[in-house]
This record gives sequence, C-alpha cells and structure tokens, in this order.
Amino acid sequence: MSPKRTTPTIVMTGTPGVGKSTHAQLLVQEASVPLKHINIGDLVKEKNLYESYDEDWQSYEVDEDKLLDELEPDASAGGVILDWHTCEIFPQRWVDLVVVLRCDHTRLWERLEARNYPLKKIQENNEAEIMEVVLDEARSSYAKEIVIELQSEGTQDLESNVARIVEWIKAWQEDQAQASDES
Ligand SMILES: Nc1ncnc2c1ncn2[C@@H]1O[C@H](COP(=O)(O)OP(=O)(O)O)[C@@H](O)[C@H]1O
Repeated sequence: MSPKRTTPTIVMTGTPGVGKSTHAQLLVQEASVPLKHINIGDLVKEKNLYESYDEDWQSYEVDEDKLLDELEPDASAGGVILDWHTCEIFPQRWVDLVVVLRCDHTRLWERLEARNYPLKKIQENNEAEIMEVVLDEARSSYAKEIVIELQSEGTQDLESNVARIVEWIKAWQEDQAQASDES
C-alpha cells in the first residue's frame, strides 16, 4: 500500500469472459470516488503495445515493457481499475486490491462461444478457469490480504460484488487518511 495514493489502484482480473469489464464499468458508476477503467486489451491495441498478433489464437503478444511504461503514471497515482486476464505483471507497489472474478465453466463456455472465439481458445480458457490459473497467479504475486475472489454468474453477483468493492474503497480511504494523520 502506498501512502501517496488517495484513491486505490484496483486490479480486476480473471479468465476472459468472467465479467471483468462489466464489473469495472458498474464500479466506475457506483464508486463514490472518480475511477478510470483501463481495459488493457483495448489499450494494447490502441497504443500498439504489442510485438505481434497471432491469427490462430486471435491474440496479441504484448510488449510488457511498453505496457508498464504506459500504465505507470496512472497506476502509481491511483484511482484506476486495471482490467486484464492476467495480473502478475503489475508491480506490487501499484496495487491496493486484486479482485479475481470466477465463473462456472459451462456458463463461461457459453459466454466465450458468444464471442466467436476459436474452439481451441474457448477450450484453453475454460480449462484455465477450472484449474484456477488466474487465482493462483494473484495469490502468488500479491499479499493474501489484498486478493479477493468473487463469483460472477449473474446480475445479483455483479451488483453485490460491486457494492462490496465500493465499501472496500471507503474503508481503504479511511485507513489511508488515518495513517497520514498519524505520520
Ligand atoms: N455477473 C454477471 N452477470 C450477468 N452477465 C455477466 C456477468 N459477468 C459477465 N457477464 C456477461 O458475460 C459476457 C462477458 O463479460 P465481460 O465483462 O466482457 O468479461 P471479461 O471482461 O472478463 O472478458 C458479457 O456478455 C457480460 O454481459
């Protein structure tokens, strides 16, 4: 946790299709502080932060150094949601909360099919969700106190998850204010 930030940097992660962007968009609306939603996939395309594009997998090979340079000012200042299907690349010093969204694999399959992903990409992602790949990555990259795992099956989950994060932000800000009073 950085004492310099007055609004947190939140990593919203999970297998493609679990609901990261949907959560981030609602969180921006509901939070009592201004938050900027950075969809890393879109940013990579917009700013050409990739080395190559794989036609077969329909995915970009990201240039991680370029991406981190691009994110540094916003992410270290706080007030951002970093929305990506992987998280370990983000330095610990940026990150105040890691939300790992989870989804039942049959539901996830349907969501990915609706995106017209190639079959092997659907299979790979589905398997990754079953194997808890992103959750393991988050737990091994950040302090366990800042990693939360939330189910994202339906609208009720979406609303309660966002309400929970809104409350977490308020508590985090109170802690930050208290810590700066004491210092
Ligand atoms: N909790 C949820 N309730 C209802 N629909 C959801 C939920 N989470 C995701 N979806 C739906 O699943 C699809 C993928 O969601 P999206 O937010 O784009 O996933 P991600 O950003 O993780 O790839 C969208 O059509 C979205 O509306």
